[in-house]
Amino acid sequence: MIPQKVTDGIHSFRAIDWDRELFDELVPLPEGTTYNAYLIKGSEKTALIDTIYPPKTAEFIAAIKKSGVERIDYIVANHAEQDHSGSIPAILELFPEAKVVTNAKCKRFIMDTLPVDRDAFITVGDGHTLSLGNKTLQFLMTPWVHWPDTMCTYVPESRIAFTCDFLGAHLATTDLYADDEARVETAAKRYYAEIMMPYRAFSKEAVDKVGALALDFIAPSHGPVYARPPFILDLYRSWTSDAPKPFVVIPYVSMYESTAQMVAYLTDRLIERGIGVKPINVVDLDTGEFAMSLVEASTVVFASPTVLSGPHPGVAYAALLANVLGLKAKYAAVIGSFGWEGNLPEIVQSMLPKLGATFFEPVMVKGLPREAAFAELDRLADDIAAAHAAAPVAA
Ligand SMILES: Cc1cc2nc3c(=O)[nH]c(=O)nc-3n(C[C@H](O)[C@H](O)[C@H](O)COP(=O)(O)O)c2cc1C
Repeated sequence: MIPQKVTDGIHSFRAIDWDRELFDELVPLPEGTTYNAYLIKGSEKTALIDTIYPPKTAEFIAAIKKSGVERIDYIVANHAEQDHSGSIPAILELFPEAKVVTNAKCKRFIMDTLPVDRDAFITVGDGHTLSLGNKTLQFLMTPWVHWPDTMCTYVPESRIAFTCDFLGAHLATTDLYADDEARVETAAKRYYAEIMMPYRAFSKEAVDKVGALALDFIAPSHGPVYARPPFILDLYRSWTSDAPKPFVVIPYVSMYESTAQMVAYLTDRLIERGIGVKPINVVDLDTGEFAMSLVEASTVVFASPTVLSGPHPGVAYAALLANVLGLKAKYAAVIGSFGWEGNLPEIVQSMLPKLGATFFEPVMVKGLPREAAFAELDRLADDIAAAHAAAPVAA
């Protein structure tokens, strides 16, 4: 780990995790990740913004020692999750005079999960400030991006906001800054979809709050630093907006090709009607790819054979995710094949109480699809096209 200068008096300490493949035992990391802490040297006091992931603590402590920092007065904890707070006990051991600066909720979570004493904390609220001499720490409460405790720290003199998980990206790279914007956009969108989208309304509020600051830099705790803040703020404004785009995602699986034939047919009919489609085979589902495809989708079509009186478990998992990911999709449908019972649509719909979408007439077929089923799929494609034409979906 090499400290890198972000701007005058501010250095990043980033552990680059090239090998990590799964986050929270749930989220695939095709490009690894970084855990970023930042050291701010003021004329009178020194502050550390967040710490890093416990397995990287030895590397972090060695880099801090090597950097020659003699004193840390404040450890700002923007969020209690252990990938950012996990090294606080080790830093306190090294600098026992340091105080952990955070909000009341984050303090509670840290005390619940880490050996940090109640007396070690300074509790702050929205708009509170702490002087480092020639630099000021200003705290902004941004709850639910993505836990109830999340906050950001702003240094007005340096025009930099430390946003912790918010606006971050899982991307292992030696680039300090997000210069490769196309690559960072994909990683940041995947990250948003998996982590922030379930709390879309809160992300929208936090974008307004951070976006109102005078900024030269946004420094998240995963991925590179944004030296062009409008890049990530504008992406978040688009992702968090209420208007979906006319795009259909079809999570599907098929054991004997009946459902697969229906998906292929519907995909072609939607293409003919000028509608973008993404069929996603849910066997070995990449949850990140699935979530990312849903960020702006207007319509989700669940396509499954009937298995043990319900959807195939792969489609059931996709429905579980679609139910909790905070989609802006306005329309949904269920299609599929069965052997002896055709009530799959009601079962799948009952698994999606939070989706808030209008369901089109389903298409269920006994065994292989034939002419009548294809005619029904034509009708579904027409329904989707008509709904897109009539409803407020962004072009
Ligand atoms: C393991 C298994 C379980 C099944 N369970 C049911 C069921 O509970 N109810 C039903 O109507 N059909 C059931 N079927 C029949 C399938 O739904 C039917 O064969 C369907 O056409 C398969 O669609 P596919 O070709 O897209 O896989 C089952 C089939 C398999 C292989």
